[in-house]
Amino acid sequence: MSSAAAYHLERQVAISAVTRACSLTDKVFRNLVTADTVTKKDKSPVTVGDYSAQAVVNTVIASHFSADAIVGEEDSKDLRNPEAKNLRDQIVKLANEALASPAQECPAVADAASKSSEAASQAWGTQDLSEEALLAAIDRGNAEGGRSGRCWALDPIDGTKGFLRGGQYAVCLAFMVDGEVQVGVIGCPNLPHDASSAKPKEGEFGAGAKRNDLGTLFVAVKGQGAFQRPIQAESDSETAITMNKISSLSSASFCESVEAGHSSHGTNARIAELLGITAEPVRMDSQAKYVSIARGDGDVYLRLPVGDGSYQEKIWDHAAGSLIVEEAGGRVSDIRGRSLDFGVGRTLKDNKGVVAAHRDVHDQVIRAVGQALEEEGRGNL
Ligand SMILES: Nc1ncnc2c1ncn2[C@@H]1O[C@H](COP(=O)(O)O)[C@@H](OP(=O)(O)O)[C@H]1O
Ligand SMILES: [Mg+2]
Ligand SMILES: [Mg+2]
Ligand SMILES: [Mg+2]
Repeated sequence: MSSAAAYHLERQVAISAVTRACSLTDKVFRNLVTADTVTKKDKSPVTVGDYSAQAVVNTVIASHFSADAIVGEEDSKDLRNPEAKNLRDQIVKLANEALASPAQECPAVADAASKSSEAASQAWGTQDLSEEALLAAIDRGNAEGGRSGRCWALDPIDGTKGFLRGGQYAVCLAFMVDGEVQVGVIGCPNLPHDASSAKPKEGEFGAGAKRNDLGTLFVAVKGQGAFQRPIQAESDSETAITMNKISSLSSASFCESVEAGHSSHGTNARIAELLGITAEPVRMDSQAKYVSIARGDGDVYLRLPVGDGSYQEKIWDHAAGSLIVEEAGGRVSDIRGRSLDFGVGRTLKDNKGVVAAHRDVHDQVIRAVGQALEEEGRGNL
């Protein structure tokens, strides 16, 4: 890709930020998520990981684009309680380590910082950031989103339940202009580079892959295609990814959330039946579902609302993943086939659920979704 390509710098800054955050979350996972914390249902490792990763990503974004708005999942409110001192100390240590790491800053990022005195003076520099500076960085994510201007959407750890289980989770960052997603970057520290090298076991694409095959980064810019590469790798190792072309949906496979509370497994199963899909669903946490279908590990992602459908999906749960799927040949919509509208605030309040499939078969999937909802008496969702 030439350096003149649209949003080249945003793409590189997003990759740099997500790469740093992934090393951090991977470290948190290996050091803090123990069998003990999982059985005690102690969520603190997740919290440390979420907050520190948001502090790191927001710091990297702000050092290059100080005026940009950021819609991030987390905020510092609970962290400011006196009892959270230990948590704050861990965040300060982890975030500063991640920001100080010599992770190769890609040439475009380094170049921009050296040419622009503004960028250089905004950079976080070599000094450790104070506790207050990091809490403020987390709160840069408090933007309301909306239809106008430049805005980032960040999920510092998507799939917190998967993170705790040692399953899939993702660091997800999207860049939007006037409510349209232009850049999407997703780091999946537990996803193999090549799912086919590790046959699906335990209901996951690529489960059983070797540790050193894990860690994949996905990136898309609108109109420029979708790519993947190992997380810790040079940019020239990027390869283009595309969705499978599907001749008949009966041979397709679909994926859904592990959590039945996040999408209706029963409705998803009926939709699959209506489409003649016989393969068992593949259950995965996080936006790893989007990137898995984008590279052809699976074909359809169904996220049917549970109950009365009053839950509003959050923009950071879908912005990056939906662009990656669309740039790989897919279409992403809500259950009625309406495009996801990322320009109405922090949530997708004008949409219900999510359906992603190759653009050639998406309409067919939407018809089955409509029929399944009618049968359940939820045709008015
Ligand atoms: N009732 C609900 N319906 C749909 N999504 C929900 C939900 N409650 C929480 N979520 C979202 O589901 C995300 C995880 O998605 P998935 O089930 O695909 O792994 C969570 O992201 P976090 O893990 O970042 O909090 C959270 O934002
Ligand atoms: Mg999330
Ligand atoms: Mg999250
Ligand atoms: Mg959450």
